[in-house]
Amino acid sequence: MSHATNQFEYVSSAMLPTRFGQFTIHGFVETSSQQEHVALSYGEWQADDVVPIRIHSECLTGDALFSTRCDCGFQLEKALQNIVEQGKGVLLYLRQEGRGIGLLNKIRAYKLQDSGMDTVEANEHLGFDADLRDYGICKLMLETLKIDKVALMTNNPKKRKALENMGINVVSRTPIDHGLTLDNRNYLRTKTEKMGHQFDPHLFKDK
Ligand SMILES: Nc1nc2c(ncn2[C@@H]2O[C@H](COP(=O)(O)OP(=O)(O)OP(=O)(O)O)[C@@H](O)[C@H]2O)c(=O)[nH]1
Repeated sequence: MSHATNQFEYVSSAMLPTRFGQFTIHGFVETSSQQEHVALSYGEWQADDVVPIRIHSECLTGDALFSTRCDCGFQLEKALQNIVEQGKGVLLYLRQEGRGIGLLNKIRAYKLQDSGMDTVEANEHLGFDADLRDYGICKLMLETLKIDKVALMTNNPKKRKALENMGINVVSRTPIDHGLTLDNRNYLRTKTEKMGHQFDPHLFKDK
C-alpha cells in the first residue's frame, strides 16, 4: 500500500523481527522536507480500541550508541518491551534529533553542558528554543495505522497537550522508565525543573 497527501506519503511496510518480538515497520516521508520517519507496530486492534503508543524522538547517541548522558535509549527499549507485554501497540520514531536542533548541534550543546550549562541553557546559548519539535505528522501516521484512541507513554505532559491540540484522543498518559544513571541525573533534574517533565518525586532523593 502507498498513498500520499499534500503533507506526507506512506511509502511501504515490512516485517521487522526485533530482540523484543515481531514488529512491522512502516515508512513515511514528509513531502515538503523529505524527512523520513518510521512507525513500528505490534499486534492487532479494532477501530474502537485504545492502543498503547510511544512517540520517540531520534537520539542517535542514546538509541544506537548506548549513551547514558540521557534517558532516550532506556526509554526506547522499555517502550518496545511494554508494547509487547500489552500485546499491541505502536512506536512512532520521529527523526527530530536533539529535540529538533540536529545531531551536530546536539554535540555542540553537549560540549557546553560539559562546561557547566544545563540542557536548556546550552540550547539558548546556541540560539535555539529548548524544544523545537513538531508532532504534526503523528496524526497522519496514526490515521494511516487506523488508530483513534491512544494510551501515551511519556513523562512529558507537554507532549500529551501537543497531541490533544491536534485532535488526537489521548485516553491516558503513563510514565516511562527513565533509566536514572549518574551520567544523566542532572539532565533529568533539568527536564523536571525547567521543562515540566514528571518523574517519580523520590527519583532524586539520596542521589
Ligand atoms: N538539544 C538537546 N537535545 C537532547 C539532549 N539530550 C537528549 N536530547 C534529545 O532529546 C530528545 C528526547 O526528548 P526528551 O526531552 O528527552 O524527552 P521527551 O521526548 O520530551 O519526553 P519522553 O516522552 O518522556 O521521553 C531526543 O531527540 C534527544 O536527541 C540535549 O542535551 N540537548
